[in-house]
Amino acid sequence: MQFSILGLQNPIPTPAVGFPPSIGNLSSGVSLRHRMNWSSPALRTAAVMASPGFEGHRTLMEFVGKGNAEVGDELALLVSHIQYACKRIAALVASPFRSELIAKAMADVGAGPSLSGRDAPKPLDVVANEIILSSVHSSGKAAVMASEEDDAPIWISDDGPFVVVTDPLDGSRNIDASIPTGTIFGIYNRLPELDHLPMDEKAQLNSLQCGNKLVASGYVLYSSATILCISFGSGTHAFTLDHQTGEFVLTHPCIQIPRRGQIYSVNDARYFDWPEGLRQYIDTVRQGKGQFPKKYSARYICSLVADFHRTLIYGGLAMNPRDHLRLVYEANPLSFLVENAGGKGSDGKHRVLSIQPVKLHQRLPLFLGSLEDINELESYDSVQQKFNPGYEV
Ligand SMILES: O=P(O)(O)OC[C@H]1O[C@](O)(COP(=O)(O)O)[C@@H](O)[C@@H]1O
Repeated sequence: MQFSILGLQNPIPTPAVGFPPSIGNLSSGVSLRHRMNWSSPALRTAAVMASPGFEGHRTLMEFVGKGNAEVGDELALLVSHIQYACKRIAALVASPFRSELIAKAMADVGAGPSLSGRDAPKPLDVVANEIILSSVHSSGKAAVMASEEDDAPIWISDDGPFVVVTDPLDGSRNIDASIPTGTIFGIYNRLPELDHLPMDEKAQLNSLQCGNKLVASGYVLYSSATILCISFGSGTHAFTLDHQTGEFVLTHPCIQIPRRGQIYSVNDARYFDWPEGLRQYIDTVRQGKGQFPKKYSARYICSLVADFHRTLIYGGLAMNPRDHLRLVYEANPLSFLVENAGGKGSDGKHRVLSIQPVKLHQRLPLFLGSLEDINELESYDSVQQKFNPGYEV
């Protein structure tokens, strides 16, 4: 028997006859499904959650809560505030009233873009930044937050044990076409040896930690589903937002990126500006003449979190060979996630997590993906695009 919601057949798994087992007997031989009011979302969810196969689903808060020695109470609290901020951003990017909400929020914070061109902060980025900052602040667990949207890191509290780095809303220039966007974040320990320094200095130096010092990193993808993917240093796990309960539910525990993929992801309109090595690599794999004898396919959304998420799940490479993406806010957190899933993050020559940042907004060529694909790419002489004409789109 199938049931339908909004005309879709079986949008959630149909429970077995006699389901749910604990209350099935009440129906004296008649399947309870026939007697339940399936138009009630709460009932449907409760029934499905109680069905075999759903018992193991843990929420993010259960995952980071007591019993997860790797996380600890203070980090769990910080993560709970960040995930709440991301739910607010998810609601904002999907809202039909987005423009009005943003206009109001911009008026409230008194913000006005001071830059022009591609790098100018867009109102949505500014609002997303405010949302993250306010949650990080109210967690009471952050000493400093450095954001791609701010010129300098913001010192929050001398007592905060953690440092947060973030790109609050990547890909937002595509938002009007409803293309997926994402939030990226990384968390470091505050460095107590810097406590004696003036505020600006310790804010800066705490935020310039090498990626191999990350204690956690994650992203939230705002797409057909809202997915929060996180690592605390042993495994990468993804949680899907259940809009009925408002909880992130563990759907992809211990993600392992395939050792090889068959997809490369790059803006290949830039082909003629690429160095010879990168052109050769792409020409080789798209013809199926690389180490893996299959013809690779191209996928490019032009939204880093979405391109990265697909790569994590299907394997292959997501890359931007020019000095465009930022080491602190994007490359390090995503490299931490891909390494913890068995993949690799590279600037074409070096492991990203071993690069010592010297500037907060430092940019680099970025290659993320399956171990064997990135190794093969690195074997080509020159894959970093040094010539970087200011592209308009
Ligand atoms: O123009 P390119 O080189 O394809 O760069 C696209 C990349 O830039 C981004 O839009 C980020 O750039 P911004 O920080 O300027 O928004 C990514 O989401 C995307 O992967």
